[in-house]
Amino acid sequence: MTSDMATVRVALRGNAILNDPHWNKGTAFTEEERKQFGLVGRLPYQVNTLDEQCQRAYDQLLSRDTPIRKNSFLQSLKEQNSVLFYQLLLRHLRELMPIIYTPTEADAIANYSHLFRRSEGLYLTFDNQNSMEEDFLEQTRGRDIDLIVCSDAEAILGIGDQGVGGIGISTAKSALYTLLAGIAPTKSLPVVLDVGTNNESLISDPLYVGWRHERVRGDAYDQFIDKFVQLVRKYLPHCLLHFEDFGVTNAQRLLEIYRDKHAIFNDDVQGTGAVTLAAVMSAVGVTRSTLADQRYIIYGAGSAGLGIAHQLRDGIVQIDGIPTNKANDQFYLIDKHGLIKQSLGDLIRPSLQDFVRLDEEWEGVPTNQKGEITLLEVVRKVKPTVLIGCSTHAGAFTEDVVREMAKHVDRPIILPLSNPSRLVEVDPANANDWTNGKALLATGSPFPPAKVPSGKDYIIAECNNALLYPGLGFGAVLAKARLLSDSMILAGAKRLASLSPALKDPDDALLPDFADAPSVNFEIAIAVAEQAIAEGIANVNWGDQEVRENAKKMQWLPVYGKYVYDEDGEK
Ligand SMILES: NC(=O)C1=CN([C@@H]2O[C@H](COP(=O)(O)OP(=O)(O)OC[C@H]3O[C@@H](n4cnc5c(N)ncnc54)[C@H](O)[C@@H]3O)[C@@H](O)[C@H]2O)C=CC1
Ligand SMILES: CC(=O)C(=O)O
Ligand SMILES: [Mg+2]
Repeated sequence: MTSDMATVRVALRGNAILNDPHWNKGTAFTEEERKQFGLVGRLPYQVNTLDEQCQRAYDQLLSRDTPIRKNSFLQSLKEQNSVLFYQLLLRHLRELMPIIYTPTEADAIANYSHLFRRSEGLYLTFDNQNSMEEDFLEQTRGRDIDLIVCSDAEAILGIGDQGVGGIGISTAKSALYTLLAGIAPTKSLPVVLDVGTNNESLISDPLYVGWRHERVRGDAYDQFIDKFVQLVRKYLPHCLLHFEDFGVTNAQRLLEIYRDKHAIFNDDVQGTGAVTLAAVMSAVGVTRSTLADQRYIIYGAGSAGLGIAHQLRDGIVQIDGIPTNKANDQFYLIDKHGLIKQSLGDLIRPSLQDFVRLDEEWEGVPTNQKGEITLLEVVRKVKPTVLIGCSTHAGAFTEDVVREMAKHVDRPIILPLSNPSRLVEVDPANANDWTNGKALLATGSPFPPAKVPSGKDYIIAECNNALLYPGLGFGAVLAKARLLSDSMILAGAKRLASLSPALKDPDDALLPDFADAPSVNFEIAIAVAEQAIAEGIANVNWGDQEVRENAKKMQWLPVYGKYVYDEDGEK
């Protein structure tokens, strides 16, 4: 239901309405509705409130003893009754986010072929590309779709290539758009682009439900993706196209190809960059310094690492007024082959060129046996103030590394962002202990608070793009933006930083709690829509007050409307 709760005329009856999660109310259908919709004999006598249904569903959920079983239960609930699913999640947001998102969703995706029950969205398979247009229209014709989340599943969370299971990240990210920003579930479409998989364990699994073929690369891949993007542009020209968990060789490249033509967004690159900028803005507020004052090490120069470097660099340029080349100089990127410096030659992806260090700067610095400059050596030489991990290398920020960093900076800013939790570069409790409670910390997945020497709890902020992308996307949809510009993203990041608890109390978390994510994302959406309007790339022309009012009106809320039967009504 949107916030103005008018009576809805519905054309479905009997099992058809009970089996449609969008319309189904289960035991909450009123007596009058039961009569009109042919449900009297299809339901037990008692009429329940949504409160009672939430209580029952929550009790059932608690009886599932592992996170993955809870995830399966919620998946079924979502397929039965959207309002109940989202209402239950809203009531227990902090507790249930890790079940429907990182870390548990990673396990659900890895086991997709074994947990499969029913269709969750649009499956576009390379082998079926001749019927792509028909398959696309089958699910989109006549629907008012504002948002598509698509993945080719090459780099799912931190667990790599998951083939067709990647539909799970598209559905999880779509669900968060609904939960945290109020995009109606019927207005978004999760898509998996199944171009094969190089994951041997999937290929050899007799129950694997995807296309059993090695990953398609090169021109054939590009043409397949292009066919899909052109269908979106042709049939859904106003729809925001969100790219999730593409591999590092495609993420930034596809963004560059399409971002001037359509409103597209790569969450791993841009969303992660923006939420990390907000976390660092908050941290430099605590240390009473500026973005430009920092020396940054980014460990893991993939999609997230590159997005973070770009976003922080652009933050320094735009917020602190430093020239781009000078800002670039404050970054040290490390990947599988150690520090990214000139002599790595072809091992350096072209998109990293801005951040390649000069060899001469590193003469005389010890290397490992392979001639690489390790994280510890970079920390020794650079004396970083900010250390960010997005490498999937669990435990990479060793005690030596963290203690070395803390020798040279009073409040080290350490953000181990890899997901799921088991891949974190350092357990924040350890980073806290090794720095005597001085580190300013945020992680990609949820972690319990750390104890600082005073005995107080230090809340570990969750620096996850989900704290921001739902608002960013909703803002773009609200403004009917033709493109998603860098300035819109920066506006969202700045608004998020302005809501940081550490701004009021430097001992508090660097970012708002996920329990507040709906109101936080609402504010981000407003900032993004206002920026789109100011830039002239919106298709609405509202003043600030109207933006807020229209955002409220457009938001879908998980509450039941009143239905009357009408054979010409909605389906
Ligand atoms: N907190 C958040 O919001 C987000 C977190 N992430 C997490 O960041 C991690 C990376 O994700 P993506 O950038 O999408 O993957 P990616 O595959 O594009 O990048 C990973 C990079 O780390 C490098 N790497 C791997 N092992 C390494 C090692 N031992 N030392 C140094 N570098 C190494 C790889 O060569 C690659 O360039 C994942 O765990 C992912 O879940 C990603 C997006 C958002
Ligand atoms: C959070 C996210 O987008 C990732 O880990 O890939
Ligand atoms: Mg991702």
